[in-house]
Amino acid sequence: MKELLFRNKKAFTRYLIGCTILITEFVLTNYAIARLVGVVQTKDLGGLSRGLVLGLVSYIYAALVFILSRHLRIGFMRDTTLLIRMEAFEKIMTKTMRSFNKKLRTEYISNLVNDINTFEGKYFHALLNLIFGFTIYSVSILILFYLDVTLALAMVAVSLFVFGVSRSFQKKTIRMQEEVQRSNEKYTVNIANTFSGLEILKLNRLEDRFLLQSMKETDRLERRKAGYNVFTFWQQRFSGFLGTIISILIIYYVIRRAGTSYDLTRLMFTVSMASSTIWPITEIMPLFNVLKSNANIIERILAPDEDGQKEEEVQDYVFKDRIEIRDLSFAYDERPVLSRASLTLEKGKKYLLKGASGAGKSTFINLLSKVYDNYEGEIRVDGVDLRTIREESFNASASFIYQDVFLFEDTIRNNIELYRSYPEKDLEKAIACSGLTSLLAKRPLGLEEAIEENGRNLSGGERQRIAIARAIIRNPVILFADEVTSSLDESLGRLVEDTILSLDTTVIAISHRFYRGVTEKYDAVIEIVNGTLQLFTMEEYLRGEGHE
Ligand SMILES: Nc1ncnc2c1ncn2[C@@H]1O[C@H](COP(=O)(O)OP(=O)(O)OP(=O)(O)O)[C@@H](O)[C@H]1O
Repeated sequence: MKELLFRNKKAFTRYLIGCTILITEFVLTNYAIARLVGVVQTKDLGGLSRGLVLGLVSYIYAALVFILSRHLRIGFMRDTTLLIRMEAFEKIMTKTMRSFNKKLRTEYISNLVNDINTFEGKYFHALLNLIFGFTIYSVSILILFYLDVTLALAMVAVSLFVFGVSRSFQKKTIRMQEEVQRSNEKYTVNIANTFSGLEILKLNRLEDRFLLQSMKETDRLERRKAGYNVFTFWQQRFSGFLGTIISILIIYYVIRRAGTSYDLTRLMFTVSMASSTIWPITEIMPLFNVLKSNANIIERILAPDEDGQKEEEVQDYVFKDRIEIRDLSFAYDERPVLSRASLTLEKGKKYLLKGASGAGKSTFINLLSKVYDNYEGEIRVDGVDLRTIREESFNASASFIYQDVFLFEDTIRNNIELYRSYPEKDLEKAIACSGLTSLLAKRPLGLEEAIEENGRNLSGGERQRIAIARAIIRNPVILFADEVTSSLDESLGRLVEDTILSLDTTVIAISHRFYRGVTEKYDAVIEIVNGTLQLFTMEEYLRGEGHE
């Protein structure tokens, strides 16, 4: 956090000046009041008019200083929050997929929206008050040492005591703020899930049930927030109570001294300076806990990835001959999916991946594509341990086609090329191979036609074809396809599967469809049975030697 605050030193200095400049009007106003009160003792009318002029000047000065202070502070607050937003976003975008998949998408959204908004609202308010409070405290203590050394020493002792009391609340404040953050995440996940399934909920008249669930989640969140606010409020009230007792003791002490050597102006000024040391230590100390708990959340969001690019990931993905899988075992928590599975994949061959629902087909693809690396056994690409291959290099060599297609709000061209430029003939080939030619012919702007948010102006099959063109144009070394033809009609499905099978690349495809005359072109079938990988030639599989 400190590093972020100090990054733009000039802006931070302006911010500090903005926070501390208020002290001048604070001292001037207190002195003006003390002068006016002093007139009661001296009964000097000239002194009264000078005191009134001083009061008026300090009033105007206070207004001007306040405007200047805001002006100096506001830019820094805006820039720092913007920097945090950008860094948090960049951090998410540059995560490896392995690390990204550790949290739900909506949890990241909650971090970017809820947590940074909370930080913006609370952190700078606490920081301003802390800096201002600390300045008031320092200046008041210095003046107090000049006015009354004994009182000044007593105030230093009291501040250390209150600081100790306040510190004892810190752990709980931080824990409560973390609970609010987790509740915010849960709430966002809940809302996102409800919205994405709203159609199904309405069709089945389940809205009320989910509404109730969302309300419970909202209630829990609001309770946690209220708990946190009440706890910090009571910290301040408790400190305030200590402050009142100390104030009474100060007044008692000063009145006793008044009889001896103090005039009324000095007495008044001593009381106000001593009180000015109480306010920062009693009211402001609890804000230190608020500051710390909010900074902790942001530090965690911006912390370097523990599971990012690993040191051992040093090799490029070069697949020239074979991928060897030996004794591969993988489990989600305690639930095994693969156990001591072995297989060799040859470059350029087309593999059809089969197995009952839940057998582990998607998991197997995730293991081959570095999404999970907490497996036992070995996956070696031309003898190189897959774990030592850089994710970036792997991503540059592999293409994926999933059932769920992600499209940008941009032209069809940019959705296929993903903002890279390819030779026109490669683009034409990808369009023809993916069966997009007829779609483009129907659109007046062709490739330059705009796609709306996540392709809602396209049919499921059209979206799928764009995803296929996107995968083909990259000319991948290895292509993973998961139920690519599931949303296409028979003739288009045949065309797409035939195209994939004619590509000069290694293909590993999950498909439940059987297109006579096309599916037979796969070189082999991998079947996952009871956690093992069984390899069949197409002839063997068709003879019924596989399990399906
Ligand atoms: N992220 C996960 N956490 C825990 N368990 C998971 C996770 N993903 C999958 N599983 C479980 O692992 C097993 C294999 O899942 P996987 O998705 O690989 O199967 P699949 O063969 O692709 O299934 P389908 O054909 O139905 O898509 C299933 O029992 C599934 O419930």
